[in-house]
Amino acid sequence: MAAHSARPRLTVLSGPSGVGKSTVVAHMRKEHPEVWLSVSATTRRPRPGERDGVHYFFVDDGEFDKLIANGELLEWAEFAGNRYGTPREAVMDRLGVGEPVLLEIDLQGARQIRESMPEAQLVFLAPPSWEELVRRLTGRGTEAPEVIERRLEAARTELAAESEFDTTLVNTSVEDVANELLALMRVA
Ligand SMILES: Nc1nc2c(ncn2[C@@H]2O[C@H](COP(=O)(O)OP(=O)(O)O)[C@@H](O)[C@H]2O)c(=O)[nH]1
Ligand SMILES: Nc1ncnc2c1ncn2[C@@H]1O[C@H](COP(=O)(O)OP(=O)(O)O)[C@@H](O)[C@H]1O
Repeated sequence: MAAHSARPRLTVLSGPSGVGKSTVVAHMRKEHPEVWLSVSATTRRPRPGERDGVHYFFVDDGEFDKLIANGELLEWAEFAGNRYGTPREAVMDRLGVGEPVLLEIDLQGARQIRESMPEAQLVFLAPPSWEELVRRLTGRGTEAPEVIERRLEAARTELAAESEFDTTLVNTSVEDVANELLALMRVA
């Protein structure tokens, strides 16, 4: 099989909080519901409108500890005071049947996937500028000012790690980025 027609097994999408990861993924999946997005477990509280089992599996600290202890997470990390992890079994099942799998996870998680699954492709979503990132994160209106500060602090570290990724996409237009991501995943 020619290299260019090989379907990447697993795609990781990372980028600073507020850059537009969820927006891009939602747009992409509206057109291509066959792209399977892993639902992570998190100890973060749900935002208004977020549903358990759809956006995240919302768990308490004890339940998260158990997921780790039982080896049920493919990777996990602490981000801005909460823990997040990818349930292993569902991802492995999808990869097993050859479906395109997408993980939307932070930099620490992306690094763990690079170690454990070197065939994965790592995509970094970057903002058009720092000012625009601040505007988006603030404008979303879902976090208190101190939480925004914490996320912006993490964003500096994440932006500095861009070169660790295979590809960077700049989120100027949601539609363009969604199409670029689909092309990278060989879906469209
Ligand atoms: N390592 C890891 N990071 C995750 C996982 N799920 C979500 N994240 C990341 O955790 C960070 C915070 O997510 P969230 O609280 O939903 O905020 P948002 O990305 O700003 O909407 C983001 O960088 C997510 O990509 C996961 O399962 N593992
Ligand atoms: N290309 C874009 N242009 C303008 N605003 C955007 C763009 N992409 C996302 N946004 C807005 O930025 C905010 C953060 O987007 P979101 O998808 O929640 O980011 P993330 O999942 O990376 O934290 C939202 O209010 C969203 O509507």
